[in-house]
Amino acid sequence: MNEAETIRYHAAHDGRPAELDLLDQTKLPGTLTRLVCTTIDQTHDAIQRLVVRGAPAIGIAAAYGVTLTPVDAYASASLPEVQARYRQTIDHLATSRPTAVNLFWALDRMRAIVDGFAGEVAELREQLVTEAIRIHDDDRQMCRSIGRNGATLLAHCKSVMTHCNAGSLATSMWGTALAPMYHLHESGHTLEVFADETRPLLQGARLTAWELHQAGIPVTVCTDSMSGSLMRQGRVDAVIVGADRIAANGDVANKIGTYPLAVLAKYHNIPFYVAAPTNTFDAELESGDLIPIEQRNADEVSYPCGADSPRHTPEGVTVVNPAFDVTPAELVTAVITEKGVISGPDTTKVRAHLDA
Ligand SMILES: CSC[C@H]1O[C@H](OP(=O)(O)O)[C@H](O)[C@@H]1O
Repeated sequence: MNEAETIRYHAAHDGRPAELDLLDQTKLPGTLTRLVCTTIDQTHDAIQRLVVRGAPAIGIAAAYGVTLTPVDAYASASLPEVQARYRQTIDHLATSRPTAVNLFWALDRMRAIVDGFAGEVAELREQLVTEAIRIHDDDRQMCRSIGRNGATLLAHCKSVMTHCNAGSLATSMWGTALAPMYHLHESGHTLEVFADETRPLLQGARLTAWELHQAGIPVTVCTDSMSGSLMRQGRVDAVIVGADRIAANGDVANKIGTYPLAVLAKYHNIPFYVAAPTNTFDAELESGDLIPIEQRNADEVSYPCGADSPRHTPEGVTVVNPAFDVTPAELVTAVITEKGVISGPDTTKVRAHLDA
């Protein structure tokens, strides 16, 4: 088993509790260490601290987190009492982060198992474990398909730019935005990748650069402020990023800094692609203006190297730290999903794609 596998799960057995075993992404690239969660609160904290992160990955982790509900203490409880306990867990995990719709999509799948269950109490947890494993396996297939579908769009490129991390570390494996790079690399066409460092948490410099380098794909880290100049110098053939939530009209919420990248790509007439599974679409939201944007602790900006490092902003000065921004659909050349490609996304095309 790959020691760098983002998410592992060990079901309860022989009196040992179930374990959600996470690669601790807050420690990368310097240290490869894992964090094992056996409780709901540990899972909630791991998602909130970005130990596990990335829209699909936090959905998978939350699904496994539901199975950590301590129902053994309810051995004599009735089915309705146990179902209520699982619903409490689902509601609590739903408060861990607000923007990535995959979290709520995965929790809704787990809730459907709880609500639809009518057997023996002891069997409910087994059905929840099965559903969480299915969510994990489904994501592997979706990422593989996104890689195949995205490769057709990048096949003519020599170099691409990406932002944040939408690779294996953000999903079950392969990723969304990075999946086409892995697919092309496997078929002998290795792209040169510019990885935006992605302030303030540096997912690009710390995570994308790490996983692509491990895979033997040439990657160059650039600061977010370098992107425009690299495009102007003709060194970027395409931009491809992930997504945390896509509204019905094709507006895309993704890591902060994605919107200015899309504006720069438009100005330089460079294709701007978004790669995401269809469970990243929120068809209930008419536009991206309605997507909830996570506001994170200002200390992540003031102390970019951690709380014990020198402060980078003067005491008393206001600091803002929205974790995501929204890119209007008109700046998106195409959205790549496991089902295919939506070129020039708009409400009609998005709904047709989702319904196909
Ligand atoms: C494949 S989804 C990855 C998506 O999630 C990241 O956000 P975070 O690191 O805060 O979880 C970023 O927006 C990526 O594009």
